[in-house]
Amino acid sequence: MINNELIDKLSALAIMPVIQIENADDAVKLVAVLSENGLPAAEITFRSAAAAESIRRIRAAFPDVILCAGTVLTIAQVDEAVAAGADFIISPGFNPTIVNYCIENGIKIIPGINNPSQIEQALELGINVVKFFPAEASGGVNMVKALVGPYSQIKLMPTGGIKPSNVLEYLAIPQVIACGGSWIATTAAIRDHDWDTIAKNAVATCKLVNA
Ligand SMILES: O=C(O)C(=O)C[C@H](O)[C@H](O)COP(=O)(O)O
Repeated sequence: MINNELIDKLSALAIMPVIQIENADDAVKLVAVLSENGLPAAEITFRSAAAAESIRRIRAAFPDVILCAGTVLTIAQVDEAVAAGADFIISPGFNPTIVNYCIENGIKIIPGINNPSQIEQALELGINVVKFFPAEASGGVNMVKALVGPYSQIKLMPTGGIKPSNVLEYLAIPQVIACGGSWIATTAAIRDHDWDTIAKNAVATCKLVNA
């Protein structure tokens, strides 16, 4: 269960930068650039070996940044992410073993769904916020609108194929609290220490969603 305080923070943010970071030495600088340019948040995905250490360093440097672990596929990764200081867990799919583990241990989780059956499984377990993944490939905005018809109580965080060109259509749906996306800080830009581009992307994104 994601509490109202976190829902409000995610709604105010509107965009969750999805990060695949290869070197934990880059983590603090990356989040400094994002924060200074309007996006004090990061989803650090467990797609790289540097994820847990990156989360640990970001949490130590920025106690108030919204920090979550993404691509969490195993209970061991849940434990690693929480020990490192992640505020909550995001997974691409709906894995009942992981969701139940998080519920039993009081760990906030936003599991992935892309169809009605998975939403019903989520609701049955008391999950109130889900990730809609992969958003564009699963039907995009039209699919979200169709899903929130019968399941108006669920809140969604669409991710996957979201870009400046389509993000506003998602955010216009009342049940969409925020969108995730990797376009703001790409793995290549982080690797190249292209902080200027990441800063520009963050500023442009904030301008777009707050217009
Ligand atoms: O596996 C997860 O938990 C994820 O977080 C998947 C990512 O959110 C998407 O791969 C980002 O999608 P793009 O913005 O299209 O690059």
